[in-house]
Amino acid sequence: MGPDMWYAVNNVVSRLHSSIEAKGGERELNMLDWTATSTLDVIGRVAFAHDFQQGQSPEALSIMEGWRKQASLGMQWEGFLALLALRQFPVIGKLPLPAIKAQSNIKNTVRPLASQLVQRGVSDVEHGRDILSILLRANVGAEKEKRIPDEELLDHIVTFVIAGHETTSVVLNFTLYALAQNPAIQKKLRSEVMSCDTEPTFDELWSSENFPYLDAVTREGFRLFPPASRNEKVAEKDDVLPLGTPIVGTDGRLIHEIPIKAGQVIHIPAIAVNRFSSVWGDGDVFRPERWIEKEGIPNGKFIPGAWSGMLTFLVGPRSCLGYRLAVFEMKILLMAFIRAFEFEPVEEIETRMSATIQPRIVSRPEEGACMPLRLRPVSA
Ligand code: HEM
Repeated sequence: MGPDMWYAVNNVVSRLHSSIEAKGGERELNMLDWTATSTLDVIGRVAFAHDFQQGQSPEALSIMEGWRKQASLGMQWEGFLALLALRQFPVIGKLPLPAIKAQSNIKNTVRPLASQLVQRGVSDVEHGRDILSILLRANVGAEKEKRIPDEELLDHIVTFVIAGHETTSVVLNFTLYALAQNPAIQKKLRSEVMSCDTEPTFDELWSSENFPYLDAVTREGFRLFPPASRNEKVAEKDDVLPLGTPIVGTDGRLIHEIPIKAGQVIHIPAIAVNRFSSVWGDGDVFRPERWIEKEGIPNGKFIPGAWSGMLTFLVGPRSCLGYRLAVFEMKILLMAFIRAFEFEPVEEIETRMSATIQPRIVSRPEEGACMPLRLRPVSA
Protein backbone atom coordinates (compact mmCIF):
# COMPACT_ATOMS: atom_id res chain seq x y z
CA MET A 1 0.00 0.00 0.00
CA GLY A 2 3.01 2.29 0.40
CA PRO A 3 3.13 3.66 -3.18
CA ASP A 4 -0.64 4.38 -3.10
CA MET A 5 -0.27 6.24 0.18
CA TRP A 6 2.69 8.30 -1.00
CA TYR A 7 0.87 9.14 -4.23
CA ALA A 8 -2.24 10.38 -2.40
CA VAL A 9 -0.28 12.32 0.24
CA ASN A 10 2.08 13.94 -2.31
CA ASN A 11 -0.91 15.15 -4.33
CA VAL A 12 -2.47 16.85 -1.31
CA VAL A 13 0.87 18.38 -0.26
CA SER A 14 1.45 19.84 -3.72
CA ARG A 15 -2.10 21.28 -3.87
CA LEU A 16 -1.54 22.84 -0.44
CA HIS A 17 1.81 24.20 -1.64
CA SER A 18 0.19 25.90 -4.64
CA SER A 19 -2.55 27.41 -2.49
CA ILE A 20 0.05 28.86 -0.09
CA GLU A 21 2.22 30.22 -2.93
CA ALA A 22 -0.89 31.87 -4.38
CA LYS A 23 -1.31 33.74 -1.06
CA GLY A 24 2.22 35.14 -1.19
CA GLY A 25 4.16 32.35 0.50
CA GLU A 26 2.41 32.19 3.89
CA ARG A 27 -1.11 31.24 4.85
CA GLU A 28 -3.34 30.72 7.86
CA LEU A 29 -5.75 27.88 7.30
CA ASN A 30 -7.99 25.39 9.04
CA MET A 31 -5.72 22.34 9.04
CA LEU A 32 -8.73 20.03 9.56
CA ASP A 33 -9.71 20.49 5.90
CA TRP A 34 -6.32 19.34 4.69
CA THR A 35 -5.69 16.46 7.08
CA ALA A 36 -9.17 15.04 6.43
CA THR A 37 -8.57 15.34 2.68
CA SER A 38 -5.28 13.46 2.95
CA THR A 39 -6.60 10.58 5.02
CA LEU A 40 -9.76 10.23 2.92
CA ASP A 41 -7.68 10.08 -0.26
CA VAL A 42 -5.43 7.44 1.28
CA ILE A 43 -8.26 5.25 2.58
CA GLY A 44 -10.15 5.55 -0.74
CA ARG A 45 -7.17 4.16 -2.59
CA VAL A 46 -6.10 1.48 -0.14
CA ALA A 47 -9.59 0.31 0.84
CA PHE A 48 -11.30 0.16 -2.56
CA ALA A 49 -9.10 1.65 -5.28
CA HIS A 50 -11.20 4.78 -5.39
CA ASP A 51 -9.88 8.26 -6.19
CA PHE A 52 -11.54 10.90 -3.98
CA GLN A 53 -9.73 13.53 -6.10
CA GLN A 54 -7.88 15.19 -3.25
CA GLY A 55 -11.07 15.59 -1.30
CA GLN A 56 -12.74 17.49 -4.17
CA SER A 57 -15.10 14.82 -5.57
CA PRO A 58 -18.79 15.24 -4.60
CA GLU A 59 -18.62 12.05 -2.49
CA ALA A 60 -15.51 13.26 -0.65
CA LEU A 61 -17.13 16.61 0.11
CA SER A 62 -20.27 14.89 1.37
CA ILE A 63 -18.29 12.49 3.63
CA MET A 64 -16.17 15.28 5.08
CA GLU A 65 -19.17 17.52 5.64
CA GLY A 66 -20.97 14.59 7.33
CA TRP A 67 -18.06 14.14 9.72
CA ARG A 68 -17.69 17.84 10.43
CA LYS A 69 -21.39 18.07 11.27
CA GLN A 70 -21.27 15.00 13.46
CA ALA A 71 -18.13 16.18 15.25
CA SER A 72 -19.55 19.64 15.92
CA LEU A 73 -22.87 18.24 17.13
CA GLY A 74 -21.07 15.73 19.35
CA MET A 75 -19.22 18.60 21.05
CA GLN A 76 -22.56 20.02 22.17
CA TRP A 77 -24.39 18.42 25.05
CA GLU A 78 -27.49 17.35 23.12
CA GLY A 79 -25.41 15.62 20.41
CA PHE A 80 -23.15 13.90 22.93
CA LEU A 81 -26.15 12.70 24.96
CA ALA A 82 -27.98 11.50 21.82
CA LEU A 83 -25.03 9.24 20.95
CA LEU A 84 -24.76 7.96 24.53
CA ALA A 85 -28.50 7.32 24.71
CA LEU A 86 -28.30 5.41 21.43
CA ARG A 87 -26.16 2.76 23.17
CA GLN A 88 -28.85 2.26 25.79
CA PHE A 89 -31.91 2.60 23.54
CA PRO A 90 -31.02 1.52 19.97
CA VAL A 91 -34.52 2.51 18.79
CA ILE A 92 -33.34 6.15 18.96
CA GLY A 93 -31.30 5.37 15.84
CA LYS A 94 -34.56 5.47 13.86
CA LEU A 95 -35.38 9.02 15.00
CA PRO A 96 -34.51 11.93 12.69
CA LEU A 97 -31.98 13.45 15.13
CA PRO A 98 -29.23 15.52 13.45
CA ALA A 99 -26.35 13.75 15.29
CA ILE A 100 -27.63 10.36 14.17
CA LYS A 101 -28.50 11.45 10.64
CA ALA A 102 -24.96 12.82 10.17
CA GLN A 103 -23.57 9.35 10.88
CA SER A 104 -25.80 7.61 8.35
CA ASN A 105 -25.02 10.26 5.70
CA ILE A 106 -21.48 8.88 5.54
CA LYS A 107 -22.75 5.34 5.12
CA ASN A 108 -25.22 6.47 2.46
CA THR A 109 -22.39 8.01 0.45
CA VAL A 110 -19.78 5.27 0.74
CA ARG A 111 -22.05 2.25 0.22
CA PRO A 112 -23.27 3.10 -3.31
CA LEU A 113 -19.68 3.87 -4.34
CA ALA A 114 -18.38 0.54 -3.06
CA SER A 115 -21.41 -1.18 -4.57
CA GLN A 116 -20.55 0.13 -8.07
CA LEU A 117 -17.06 -1.36 -7.68
CA VAL A 118 -18.31 -4.74 -6.45
CA GLN A 119 -20.78 -4.94 -9.33
CA ARG A 120 -18.10 -4.04 -11.86
CA GLY A 121 -15.98 -6.75 -10.24
CA VAL A 122 -13.31 -4.05 -9.64
CA SER A 123 -11.06 -3.19 -12.53
CA ASP A 124 -8.04 -5.15 -11.47
CA VAL A 125 -9.16 -7.85 -9.06
CA GLU A 126 -6.30 -10.06 -10.08
CA HIS A 127 -3.55 -7.66 -9.09
CA GLY A 128 -5.27 -4.93 -7.07
CA ARG A 129 -3.57 -4.18 -3.74
CA ASP A 130 -6.61 -2.51 -2.21
CA ILE A 131 -8.59 -4.29 0.51
CA LEU A 132 -11.72 -4.75 -1.62
CA SER A 133 -9.73 -6.44 -4.42
CA ILE A 134 -8.09 -8.73 -1.86
CA LEU A 135 -11.49 -9.67 -0.41
CA LEU A 136 -12.97 -10.22 -3.87
CA ARG A 137 -9.97 -12.35 -4.84
CA ALA A 138 -10.40 -14.45 -1.70
CA ASN A 139 -14.07 -14.90 -2.63
CA VAL A 140 -13.28 -16.19 -6.11
CA GLY A 141 -11.09 -18.98 -4.74
CA ALA A 142 -13.29 -19.85 -1.75
CA GLU A 143 -15.86 -22.65 -1.45
CA LYS A 144 -19.40 -21.33 -1.89
CA GLU A 145 -20.38 -21.44 1.79
CA LYS A 146 -17.18 -19.63 2.81
CA ARG A 147 -17.68 -16.69 0.45
CA ILE A 148 -18.40 -13.27 1.89
CA PRO A 149 -21.81 -12.09 0.60
CA ASP A 150 -21.72 -8.82 -1.40
CA GLU A 151 -23.82 -7.05 1.25
CA GLU A 152 -21.24 -7.89 3.91
CA LEU A 153 -18.37 -6.81 1.64
CA LEU A 154 -20.01 -3.42 1.30
CA ASP A 155 -20.37 -3.08 5.06
CA HIS A 156 -16.66 -3.87 5.46
CA ILE A 157 -15.74 -1.08 3.04
CA VAL A 158 -18.00 1.39 4.85
CA THR A 159 -16.34 0.36 8.15
CA PHE A 160 -12.85 0.87 6.69
CA VAL A 161 -13.70 4.34 5.45
CA ILE A 162 -15.38 5.36 8.73
CA ALA A 163 -12.74 3.73 10.98
CA GLY A 164 -9.73 4.71 8.91
CA HIS A 165 -10.36 8.27 7.77
CA GLU A 166 -11.36 10.56 10.63
CA THR A 167 -9.26 8.73 13.24
CA THR A 168 -5.95 9.22 11.46
CA SER A 169 -6.87 12.81 10.58
CA VAL A 170 -7.50 13.60 14.28
CA VAL A 171 -4.08 12.31 15.43
CA LEU A 172 -2.32 14.14 12.60
CA ASN A 173 -4.08 17.42 13.43
CA PHE A 174 -3.26 17.41 17.11
CA THR A 175 0.31 16.23 16.45
CA LEU A 176 0.86 19.09 13.98
CA TYR A 177 -0.52 21.51 16.58
CA ALA A 178 1.87 20.09 19.20
CA LEU A 179 4.75 20.49 16.73
CA ALA A 180 3.64 24.05 15.98
CA GLN A 181 3.74 24.81 19.71
CA ASN A 182 7.19 23.23 20.06
CA PRO A 183 9.44 24.71 17.35
CA ALA A 184 12.58 22.95 18.63
CA ILE A 185 10.92 19.53 18.33
CA GLN A 186 9.56 20.45 14.90
CA LYS A 187 13.06 21.51 13.76
CA LYS A 188 14.65 18.32 15.05
CA LEU A 189 12.03 16.22 13.26
CA ARG A 190 12.52 18.19 10.02
CA SER A 191 16.23 17.73 10.15
CA GLU A 192 15.78 13.95 10.42
CA VAL A 193 13.17 13.58 7.67
CA MET A 194 15.09 15.92 5.31
CA SER A 195 18.11 13.64 5.61
CA CYS A 196 16.42 11.36 3.09
CA ASP A 197 14.66 12.42 -0.10
CA THR A 198 13.10 9.08 -1.02
CA GLU A 199 9.68 7.65 -0.18
CA PRO A 200 10.44 5.00 2.47
CA THR A 201 8.62 1.68 2.33
CA PHE A 202 6.60 0.01 5.09
CA ASP A 203 9.62 -1.99 6.32
CA GLU A 204 11.82 1.11 6.39
CA LEU A 205 9.23 3.10 8.33
CA TRP A 206 7.88 0.40 10.63
CA SER A 207 11.22 -0.13 12.32
CA SER A 208 12.22 2.66 14.72
CA GLU A 209 15.86 2.38 13.63
CA ASN A 210 15.84 4.31 10.35
CA PHE A 211 13.95 7.39 11.59
CA PRO A 212 14.08 7.23 15.40
CA TYR A 213 12.77 10.77 15.97
CA LEU A 214 9.90 10.37 13.49
CA ASP A 215 9.06 7.14 15.30
CA ALA A 216 9.15 8.93 18.68
CA VAL A 217 6.95 11.83 17.48
CA THR A 218 4.47 9.35 15.99
CA ARG A 219 4.23 7.36 19.22
CA GLU A 220 3.86 10.53 21.28
CA GLY A 221 1.07 11.77 18.98
CA PHE A 222 -0.82 8.48 19.20
CA ARG A 223 -0.36 8.41 22.99
CA LEU A 224 -1.51 11.94 23.77
CA PHE A 225 -4.30 12.21 21.21
CA PRO A 226 -6.21 8.91 20.92
CA PRO A 227 -9.14 9.80 18.59
CA ALA A 228 -11.42 7.24 20.25
CA SER A 229 -10.68 8.78 23.64
CA ARG A 230 -13.29 6.70 25.44
CA ASN A 231 -14.65 3.28 24.58
CA GLU A 232 -17.41 1.09 25.90
CA LYS A 233 -17.56 -2.67 26.34
CA VAL A 234 -20.42 -4.76 27.74
CA ALA A 235 -19.66 -7.62 30.14
CA GLU A 236 -20.94 -10.91 28.70
CA LYS A 237 -20.97 -12.62 32.09
CA ASP A 238 -20.57 -11.79 35.78
CA ASP A 239 -16.93 -11.06 36.41
CA VAL A 240 -14.46 -9.36 38.72
CA LEU A 241 -12.31 -6.39 37.71
CA PRO A 242 -9.01 -6.43 39.63
CA LEU A 243 -7.59 -2.98 40.48
CA GLY A 244 -3.92 -2.22 39.85
CA THR A 245 -3.96 0.20 42.78
CA PRO A 246 -6.51 -0.28 45.58
CA ILE A 247 -8.97 2.55 46.30
CA VAL A 248 -10.50 3.59 49.62
CA GLY A 249 -14.24 2.92 49.89
CA THR A 250 -16.75 5.22 51.65
CA ASP A 251 -16.45 2.97 54.72
CA GLY A 252 -12.69 3.55 54.81
CA ARG A 253 -11.82 0.01 53.75
CA LEU A 254 -9.44 -0.73 50.86
CA ILE A 255 -11.10 -2.07 47.69
CA HIS A 256 -8.90 -4.34 45.57
CA GLU A 257 -11.44 -5.46 42.97
CA ILE A 258 -14.82 -4.45 41.56
CA PRO A 259 -17.57 -7.02 40.89
CA ILE A 260 -19.13 -6.65 37.43
CA LYS A 261 -22.59 -7.92 36.45
CA ALA A 262 -23.40 -9.44 33.06
CA GLY A 263 -24.74 -6.68 30.78
CA GLN A 264 -22.97 -3.91 32.67
CA VAL A 265 -21.34 -1.25 30.47
CA ILE A 266 -17.67 -0.57 31.20
CA HIS A 267 -16.27 2.79 30.09
CA ILE A 268 -12.61 2.67 29.10
CA PRO A 269 -11.07 6.15 29.24
CA ALA A 270 -8.19 5.54 26.80
CA ILE A 271 -7.04 9.17 26.86
CA ALA A 272 -6.72 9.15 30.66
CA VAL A 273 -4.92 5.80 30.75
CA ASN A 274 -2.52 6.93 28.00
CA ARG A 275 -1.58 9.93 30.16
CA PHE A 276 -1.39 8.34 33.64
CA SER A 277 1.33 10.15 35.56
CA SER A 278 2.06 6.95 37.49
CA VAL A 279 3.14 5.32 34.23
CA TRP A 280 4.38 8.17 32.06
CA GLY A 281 5.63 10.70 34.61
CA ASP A 282 4.83 13.98 32.83
CA GLY A 283 1.94 12.24 31.07
CA ASP A 284 0.22 15.39 29.76
CA VAL A 285 3.35 16.79 28.12
CA PHE A 286 4.23 16.32 24.43
CA ARG A 287 7.77 14.98 24.82
CA PRO A 288 8.81 12.55 22.04
CA GLU A 289 12.21 12.05 23.74
CA ARG A 290 10.56 9.74 26.29
CA TRP A 291 10.46 7.05 23.58
CA ILE A 292 14.19 7.34 22.97
CA GLU A 293 15.59 7.86 26.47
CA LYS A 294 16.69 4.72 28.24
CA GLU A 295 14.46 5.32 31.26
CA GLY A 296 11.83 7.19 29.21
CA ILE A 297 8.97 4.97 30.30
CA PRO A 298 9.23 5.05 34.10
CA ASN A 299 9.64 1.61 35.67
CA GLY A 300 8.79 0.00 32.33
CA LYS A 301 5.14 -0.03 33.46
CA PHE A 302 3.56 -0.40 30.03
CA ILE A 303 -0.21 -0.65 29.69
CA PRO A 304 -1.12 -3.82 27.74
CA GLY A 305 -2.26 -2.09 24.53
CA ALA A 306 -2.48 -3.51 20.98
CA TRP A 307 0.45 -1.24 20.03
CA SER A 308 3.26 0.42 21.93
CA GLY A 309 1.81 0.04 25.43
CA MET A 310 -1.08 2.46 24.98
CA LEU A 311 -4.87 2.11 24.64
CA THR A 312 -5.21 4.15 21.43
CA PHE A 313 -6.05 1.00 19.43
CA LEU A 314 -7.44 -0.75 22.52
CA VAL A 315 -6.40 -4.34 23.18
CA GLY A 316 -7.72 -7.88 22.78
CA PRO A 317 -9.63 -9.69 20.05
CA ARG A 318 -11.67 -6.59 19.01
CA SER A 319 -8.77 -4.18 18.99
CA CYS A 320 -8.13 -2.08 15.89
CA LEU A 321 -7.66 -4.13 12.76
CA GLY A 322 -5.95 -1.29 10.93
CA TYR A 323 -3.32 -0.16 13.41
CA ARG A 324 -0.31 -1.02 11.24
CA LEU A 325 -1.90 0.82 8.35
CA ALA A 326 -2.63 3.82 10.60
CA VAL A 327 0.90 4.00 12.07
CA PHE A 328 2.52 3.61 8.64
CA GLU A 329 0.20 6.24 7.18
CA MET A 330 0.89 8.65 10.04
CA LYS A 331 4.64 8.39 9.47
CA ILE A 332 4.20 9.08 5.75
CA LEU A 333 1.89 12.05 6.45
CA LEU A 334 4.22 13.56 9.06
CA MET A 335 7.24 13.05 6.83
CA ALA A 336 5.57 14.66 3.80
CA PHE A 337 4.04 17.62 5.70
CA ILE A 338 7.15 18.39 7.77
CA ARG A 339 9.45 18.17 4.73
CA ALA A 340 7.21 20.65 2.90
CA PHE A 341 5.97 23.19 5.50
CA GLU A 342 6.79 25.02 8.70
CA PHE A 343 3.87 25.14 11.14
CA GLU A 344 3.04 27.89 13.64
CA PRO A 345 0.12 28.12 16.09
CA VAL A 346 -2.45 30.88 15.55
CA GLU A 347 -4.97 30.45 18.37
CA GLU A 348 -5.18 28.64 21.68
CA ILE A 349 -6.88 25.30 21.07
CA GLU A 350 -8.79 23.12 23.54
CA THR A 351 -9.58 19.41 23.19
CA ARG A 352 -13.28 18.51 23.16
CA MET A 353 -14.92 15.12 23.43
CA SER A 354 -17.15 14.05 20.53
CA ALA A 355 -17.38 10.74 18.63
CA THR A 356 -13.63 11.40 18.24
CA ILE A 357 -11.69 14.12 20.09
CA GLN A 358 -11.93 17.48 18.32
CA PRO A 359 -9.98 20.75 18.44
CA ARG A 360 -11.84 23.98 19.21
CA ILE A 361 -10.67 27.60 19.41
CA VAL A 362 -10.87 28.64 23.09
CA SER A 363 -11.95 32.23 22.34
CA ARG A 364 -14.43 31.29 19.57
CA PRO A 365 -16.18 28.02 20.55
CA GLU A 366 -19.15 28.88 18.32
CA GLU A 367 -17.02 28.02 15.26
CA GLY A 368 -17.11 24.31 16.18
CA ALA A 369 -14.30 21.93 15.21
CA CYS A 370 -11.39 24.01 13.94
CA MET A 371 -7.57 23.89 13.90
CA PRO A 372 -6.12 27.13 12.58
CA LEU A 373 -2.39 26.97 11.80
CA ARG A 374 0.02 29.24 9.92
CA LEU A 375 1.99 27.45 7.19
CA ARG A 376 5.10 28.52 5.30
CA PRO A 377 6.84 26.37 2.68
CA VAL A 378 10.19 25.08 3.92
CA SER A 379 12.87 27.07 2.12
CA ALA A 380 15.37 25.09 0.07
C1 HEM B 1 -5.51 6.73 14.14
C2 HEM B 1 -6.02 5.70 13.58
C3 HEM B 1 -6.91 4.70 14.23
C4 HEM B 1 -7.30 4.57 15.55
C5 HEM B 1 -6.88 5.42 16.71
C6 HEM B 1 -8.19 3.43 15.63
C7 HEM B 1 -8.76 2.97 16.80
C8 HEM B 1 -9.59 1.89 16.89
C9 HEM B 1 -10.20 1.40 18.11
C10 HEM B 1 -10.00 2.02 19.49
C11 HEM B 1 -10.94 0.32 17.79
C12 HEM B 1 -11.72 -0.56 18.76
C13 HEM B 1 -13.13 -0.08 18.84
C14 HEM B 1 -13.90 -0.82 19.88
O1 HEM B 1 -13.65 -1.99 20.15
O2 HEM B 1 -14.79 -0.21 20.48
C15 HEM B 1 -10.84 0.12 16.36
C16 HEM B 1 -11.46 -0.88 15.68
C17 HEM B 1 -11.33 -1.07 14.32
N1 HEM B 1 -10.52 -0.37 13.46
FE1 HEM B 1 -9.34 1.20 13.94
N2 HEM B 1 -8.33 2.89 14.38
C18 HEM B 1 -7.56 3.63 13.49
C19 HEM B 1 -7.40 3.42 12.14
C20 HEM B 1 -7.95 2.37 11.46
C21 HEM B 1 -7.72 2.08 10.06
C22 HEM B 1 -6.78 2.87 9.15
C23 HEM B 1 -8.47 0.99 9.76
C24 HEM B 1 -8.61 0.22 8.47
C25 HEM B 1 -8.64 0.63 7.32
C26 HEM B 1 -9.17 0.59 10.96
C27 HEM B 1 -10.05 -0.46 11.04
C28 HEM B 1 -10.67 -0.87 12.19
C29 HEM B 1 -11.63 -1.97 12.24
C30 HEM B 1 -12.09 -2.81 11.06
C31 HEM B 1 -12.04 -2.10 13.57
C32 HEM B 1 -13.02 -3.10 14.16
C33 HEM B 1 -12.30 -4.34 14.63
C34 HEM B 1 -13.22 -5.36 15.24
O3 HEM B 1 -14.31 -5.01 15.71
O4 HEM B 1 -12.85 -6.54 15.29
N3 HEM B 1 -8.84 1.44 11.98
N4 HEM B 1 -9.99 1.09 15.84
